[in-house]
Amino acid sequence: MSRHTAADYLDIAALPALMEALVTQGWFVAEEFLDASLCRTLHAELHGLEEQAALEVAGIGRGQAHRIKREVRGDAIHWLDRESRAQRQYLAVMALLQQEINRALYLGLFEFEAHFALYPPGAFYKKHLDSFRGRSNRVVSSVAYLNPAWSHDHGGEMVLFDPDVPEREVARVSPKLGTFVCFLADRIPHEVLPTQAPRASIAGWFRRNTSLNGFVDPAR
Ligand SMILES: O=C(O)CCC(=O)C(=O)O
Ligand SMILES: [Fe+2]
Repeated sequence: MSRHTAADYLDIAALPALMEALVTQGWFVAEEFLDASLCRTLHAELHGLEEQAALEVAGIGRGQAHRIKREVRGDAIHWLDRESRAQRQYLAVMALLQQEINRALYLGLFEFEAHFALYPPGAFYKKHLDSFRGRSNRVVSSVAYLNPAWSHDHGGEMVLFDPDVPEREVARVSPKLGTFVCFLADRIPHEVLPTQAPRASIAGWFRRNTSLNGFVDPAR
């Protein structure tokens, strides 16, 4: 029996600001948004997966177009598959967020997929969009950071850019434990600057079903 519900693991009071920010600027960032002890458990789990060699080198492109490109991204990933209590809790929190976003913004999100990501020292992810307008079913991107002690010298910030002026930086986010970012996947260019320390996160996407005319849009 669990005494906690999903609503206990995120900052419910910040949700109106999240909705407002998604609508007006297309992105939202908040520190201490996610429950610290859940984030610590997920952090330990990610390092356990690394020790068991259960991480795979991340690629770019989905389905048939999937390629490994170290000059573009250098993280190693593991898809969340509900294999632990902490993963199930995280997915329950994101299911709640999906429901709230649908209620406030009518985005018709119907599914969430997410992976752990570990960037070893020296790794980065070059500036990109997570989906291309009309081509993908990834509507809202999310990133949860899991690093308990992050110092400025470690670098590894995520930089968000203006959708209308893609050279213009609008936010720079340190990957500190509990910090949460979400943004419109086909609007907001972003990058991960080179990290000096192992950098742990969960990247996830709220999806809409766009499988039309027999064309199946692969989830990953
Ligand atoms: O870890 C981050 O800050 C962002 C990762 C990212 O952009 C991605 O996985 O698509
Ligand atoms: Fe991304």
